[in-house]
Amino acid sequence: MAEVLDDDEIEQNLPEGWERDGDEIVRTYEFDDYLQGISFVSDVGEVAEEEFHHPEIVVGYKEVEVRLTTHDAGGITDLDMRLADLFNDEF
Ligand SMILES: C[C@H](O)[C@H](O)[C@H]1CNC2=NC(N)=NC(=O)C2=N1
Repeated sequence: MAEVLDDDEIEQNLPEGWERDGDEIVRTYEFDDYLQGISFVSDVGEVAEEEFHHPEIVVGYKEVEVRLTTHDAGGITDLDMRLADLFNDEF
């Protein structure tokens, strides 16, 4: 099982555009309209399912918040950092 990272490891490995919020890393994406955000959620879901690591996704008007933590480990792990990096490559 992936190990929970300590504060320094999290700070040193946080992918660009992502912030730490407690036991999660989070990034908010902005869109020109609501349906673009909805389409983005589907794209995120595809990648998450391929990687079998799933974010919490909060859909707002013209923005989507993506939150990552590793539930099995009870905190932020390399699995979260890796998926955040992958999202940065994909979107
Ligand atoms: C059995 C367990 O739910 C699975 O191994 C996967 C599914 N997707 C997951 N997603 C996230 N974010 N954390 C997990 O620990 C996790 N576990």
